[in-house]
Amino acid sequence: MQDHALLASPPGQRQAVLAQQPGVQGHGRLRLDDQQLHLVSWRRNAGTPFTVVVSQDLPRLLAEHRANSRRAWGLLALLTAITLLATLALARVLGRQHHLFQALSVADAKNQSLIEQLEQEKIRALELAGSDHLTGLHNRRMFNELVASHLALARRSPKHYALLYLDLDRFKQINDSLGHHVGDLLLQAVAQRLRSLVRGSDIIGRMGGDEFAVLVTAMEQLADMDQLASKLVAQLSQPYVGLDGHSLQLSPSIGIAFFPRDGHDVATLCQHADMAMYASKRAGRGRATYYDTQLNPADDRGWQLERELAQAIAGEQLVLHFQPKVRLEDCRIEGFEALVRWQHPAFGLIYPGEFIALAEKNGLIAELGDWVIRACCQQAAAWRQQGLDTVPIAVNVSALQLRDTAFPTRMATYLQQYGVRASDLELEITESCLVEPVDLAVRVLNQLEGMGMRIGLDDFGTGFSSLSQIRHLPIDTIKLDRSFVDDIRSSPEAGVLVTSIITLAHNLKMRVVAEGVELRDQLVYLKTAGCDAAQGYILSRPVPAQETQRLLRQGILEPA
Ligand SMILES: Nc1nc2c(ncn2[C@@H]2O[C@@H]3COP(=O)(O)O[C@H]4[C@@H](O)[C@H](n5cnc6c(=O)[nH]c(N)nc65)O[C@@H]4COP(=O)(O)O[C@H]3[C@H]2O)c(=O)[nH]1
Repeated sequence: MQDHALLASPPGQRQAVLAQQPGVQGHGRLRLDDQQLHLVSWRRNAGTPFTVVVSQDLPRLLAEHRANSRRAWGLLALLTAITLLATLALARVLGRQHHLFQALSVADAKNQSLIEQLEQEKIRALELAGSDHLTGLHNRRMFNELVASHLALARRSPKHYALLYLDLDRFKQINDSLGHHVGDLLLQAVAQRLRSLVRGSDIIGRMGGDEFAVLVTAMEQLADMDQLASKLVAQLSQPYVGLDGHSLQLSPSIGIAFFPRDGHDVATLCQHADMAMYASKRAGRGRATYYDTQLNPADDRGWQLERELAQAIAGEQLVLHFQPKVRLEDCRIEGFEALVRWQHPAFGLIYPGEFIALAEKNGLIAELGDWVIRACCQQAAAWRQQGLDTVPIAVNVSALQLRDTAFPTRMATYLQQYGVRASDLELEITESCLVEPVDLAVRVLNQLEGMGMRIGLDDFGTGFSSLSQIRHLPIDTIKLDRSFVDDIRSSPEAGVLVTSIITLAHNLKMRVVAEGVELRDQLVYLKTAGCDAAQGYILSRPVPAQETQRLLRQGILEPA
């Protein structure tokens, strides 16, 4: 009750009220500060009577108060510190998030540009994959795709569409005699001229080798094709100048098939245009022929062989025959030459003269060459298994095979696969392997020689190379061409030439093998002239594989 009186009294009278409080008497006069202290203490300790509070010892109260105050300050400081730290941590997190966000934005922008770059690369790669690297025209795959999509539109069009197949007459001779570099330049010039002769909307493709195709689109009338065909024959037959210093002239053979009359799809149109092109060739080249149902492919052996060659290589229709090479000193068989044949289901045995050029033209020579090498390895391994004294087998290698830098690696793989030594095989190259670019062929030859393989130069004397030109090449043997051997008896000059070639070759540490020896006189002359070995019908014709075992057992082969 007294506490309430103290509280209820106006501040100016509290001193008097306090003085009358029973517990307060005897403490003397309280100062205002002390009163305030007691008041604060009283308020803090709610429930404790004020008289008890004021009766308490002031220093103790003060200490308690100070301790409370310190605790409060400490708590405040602690809370402030926690708040500060939390704020700092939050700021840091926010900062880091901002940083991350910025980095993400940069990465996103980078990704975006990378995606765009990749898209462009993809388009470029697709373009490259669809274009012929030499001429820049569409390659066969892309041509077929584009023609297929054009034909889908052409079906609803009243206009006329035609597919043209075009092949360059005599291209192979030019390529072989002047080198692949000039051949390539010529193909580029033809592609360029072809582009200028047809409309931009027409589709041009290089189908491989010297074969081109054009889809002539949206012609008003069928007769327009006559004009275009004449223009193409005339213009493409004009001389091509400035081809690495050469000026060349050749003509095209063209075959034409109309859509949809001669075919509803690309494959049929190409096939019929191709057949018509063959008809142009048969009719004397340098002309255009329209497809006609009368053109029967079965009548055209060349056309059929070209179509079936890939299948023949894959389907084991090829066989090897082997012709022995005989050492003239003692008539011992010193090796065999492997000669490929095509056992055709309809035409019977076909000789390489009819299909090697086709394989080269259609890009199948690597497959054919690999098949021959594998078959030779298999033969050498079979001889060894039968306990026969093996002799090297010579394999004919085309110029295109020697331009393939992967050829030595594949050769090594086959040798390993069949457990055959490099010295069990020999390579026969021709002078056409040594036309431009020579460097590449020489590099491949050096690699093959490094593996332990012997190398012979076939048909020597028919080409441009002289012994002095080939002396730096890794060539161990030269094979004297049959034309020299033929002439030995009839022409004294040929005899002198043969003798001097043999002497020169020996001086250059090369062996000489004469090929195409058919007569005893020729054999006698060659032996007298110091020729090392001979090969020809007088000794043996090329024989099937099983016959070689008998010859190897016999060892010696006398002229018939
Ligand atoms: N008149 C006559 N001819 C004889 C005589 N002795 C052998 N010959 C024939 O002459 C050719 C010799 O082969 P080549 O000059 O390498 O000429 C070969 C070679 O350049 C090529 N060839 C053969 N097999 C292959 C091969 O596997 N790959 C490659 N790239 N070309 C091959 O085909 C050409 C022709 O081969 P083949 O028709 O087998 O003809 C063979 C052979 O049968 C003879 O005394 N008189």
